[in-house]
Amino acid sequence: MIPRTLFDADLEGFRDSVRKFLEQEAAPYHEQWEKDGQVSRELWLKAGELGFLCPMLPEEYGGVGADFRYSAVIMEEISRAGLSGIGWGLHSDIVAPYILNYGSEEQKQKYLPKMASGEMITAIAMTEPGAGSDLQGVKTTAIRQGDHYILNGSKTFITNGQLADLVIVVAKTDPKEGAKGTSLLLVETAWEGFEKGQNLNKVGMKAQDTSELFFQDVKVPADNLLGAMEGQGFFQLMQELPAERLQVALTAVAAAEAAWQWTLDYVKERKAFGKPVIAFQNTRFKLAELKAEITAARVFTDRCLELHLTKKLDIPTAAMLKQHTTDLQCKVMDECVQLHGGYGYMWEYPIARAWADSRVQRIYAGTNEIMKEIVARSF
Ligand SMILES: CC(C)(COP(=O)(O)OP(=O)(O)OC[C@H]1O[C@@H](n2cnc3c(N)ncnc32)[C@H](O)[C@@H]1OP(=O)(O)O)[C@@H](O)C(=O)NCCC(=O)NCCSC(=O)C1=CCCCC1
Repeated sequence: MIPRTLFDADLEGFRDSVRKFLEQEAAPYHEQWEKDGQVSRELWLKAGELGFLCPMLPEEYGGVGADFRYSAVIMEEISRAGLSGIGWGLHSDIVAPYILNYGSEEQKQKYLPKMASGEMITAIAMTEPGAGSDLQGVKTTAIRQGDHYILNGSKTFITNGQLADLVIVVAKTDPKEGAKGTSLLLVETAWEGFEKGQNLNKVGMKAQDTSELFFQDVKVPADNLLGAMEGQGFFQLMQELPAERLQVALTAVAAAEAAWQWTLDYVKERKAFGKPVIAFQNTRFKLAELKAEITAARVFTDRCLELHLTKKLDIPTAAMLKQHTTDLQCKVMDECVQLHGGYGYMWEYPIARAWADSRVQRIYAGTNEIMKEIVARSF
């Protein structure tokens, strides 16, 4: 098999500690969290204590200055264990970089240490009931009045939306403009006029809170604009979305690898017509084919991770990666459910949950159709 040369002994040691933590502190409670529709805040605080939240932040902001490979390990282990409800990846590696890269010193001091400790849980709100893929089409407005913005509008499908204390909201500071009228604002959920809607009942990722959000005349201090001036939001999003798409790819490949392994273990045990299911050529060939495809996706993903570490991952390549790995993840899940037979469709089997969890990967972080559009525009 092809060694993952980006991951040295230190990182594999770190992987062991993340894995143990998840086995002890998350796996036993996951079923309850699925019923609750969210994970406990206690888990966030424990993770924060161990440096598993926002590890890439510099020490002065509560992190340990780790490179993105440490984040990759955390995301992969959550995905591998089927604990997709845990929204640390979004918080640590999507939201925190916006504040680190575009925030003022005051914003960084105020929010980042609390994010690293788990005291403050975060989300980013792009999608609206009437605008998902078309980011320029958001209708939420943030109109400047003196030293505040007045925020009005609504968002939907917001990961961590119930638990969040702080949300980066995509809004139009100039509603007449598209990209150039779009800004990002740091909005605390406790502020008056900020309302959390229902926790949405999804097909999979049941332990992850995904929410509607409503803003009615929320007074956001002008200092909470992200970036030096208005109208930078669309460009900030375009700069940061490739990293989000790499993150999705890392989770897709880790989930596919885990599903493949569970299926191998299952077909060795399960008997049909007097012999283990692995003895049938269909099973052997199917697993061999999937192994080849997962290995190719792993090599592609690790190469993109390597490019990202040196800030060389370009937008079309990240889009290609996201589309390819999440399509593959769904294919692997479907084939693995089939090899499990009827048991594969039972919720108590991890493969059934993994199959349900996989489907949204082709939809969020930019649909796979948008990914192909981004790639095609680069020809
Ligand atoms: C790619 C996209 C579809 C682009 O659209 P359009 O065709 O409207 O925009 P277009 O005409 O390409 O551009 C507008 C202006 O902008 C400039 N520019 C573009 N990129 C850049 C850039 N990189 N740097 C500087 N300028 C840029 C462009 O030149 C143009 O300027 P101009 O008007 O000509 O003066 C974009 O909207 C997108 O990507 N959607 C997916 C959203 C999406 O991904 N959500 C996901 C939400 S869900 C989510 O994120 C979560 C998932 C999982 C975990 C939880 C969160």
